[in-house]
Amino acid sequence: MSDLVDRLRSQAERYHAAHPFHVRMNAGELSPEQLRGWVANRFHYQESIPIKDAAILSNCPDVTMRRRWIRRITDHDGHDGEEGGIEAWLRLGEACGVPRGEMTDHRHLQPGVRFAVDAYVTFARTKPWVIAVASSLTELFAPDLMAERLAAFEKYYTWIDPEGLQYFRNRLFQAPRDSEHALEVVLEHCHTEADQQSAFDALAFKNDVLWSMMDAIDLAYPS
Ligand SMILES: O=C(O)c1cc(C(=O)O)c2c(n1)C(=O)C(=O)c1cc(C(=O)O)[nH]c1-2
Repeated sequence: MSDLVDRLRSQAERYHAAHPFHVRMNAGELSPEQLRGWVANRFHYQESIPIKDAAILSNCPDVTMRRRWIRRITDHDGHDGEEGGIEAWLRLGEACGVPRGEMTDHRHLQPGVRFAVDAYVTFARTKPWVIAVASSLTELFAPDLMAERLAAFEKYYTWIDPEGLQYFRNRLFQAPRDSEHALEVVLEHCHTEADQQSAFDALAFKNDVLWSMMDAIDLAYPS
């Protein structure tokens, strides 16, 4: 079974952390306009994640799984006076100089980013729920990127109010917790070679989603 974990983890090489736009971001080489373009486009991902997670819940007959998975939705949407990730992302955008209305009205949203994000939501709606869970496993690779990004923002992009970086700080503990649960689910349910291959393919698909988003952003805001 740990073979499956190794196979899944091997896809770290294709994670969007290696995308040239992220490499330039973390080296402090992006202009304010490029960072603003990235943050405005990524908002569509942030606002779609809870819809994707609700789609997974709607396909899942396992109450134990639903009780844990639902946390992902409230983490992003917020609850009972607690702001969630979507609000934190809007604050990040504002700290970078993008008014929140320009994120929510999608005026900066590139077609390629829209198509990639919407393909992820459709995948979660239409695939078996365990396979949709497997597609979230890029979060296994996210904490390293998040830590690097946080350090880069604090070091190079000092024109951004550090208060705006709370989103990344939250993901540092949310992503490992979430990916641990997703991995448990995949290991519990994917026993046959065919199921394990489907889980692997789902993760490859998700890497493609993330990479395509970065390609579209890179093209729209060239160096
Ligand atoms: O900034 C990033 O690089 C990054 C990557 C990922 C990811 O690897 O899917 C997520 C996030 N951020 C993120 O903020 C987030 O809420 C999130 C949810 C999910 C998911 O697939 O359910 N991935 C990610």
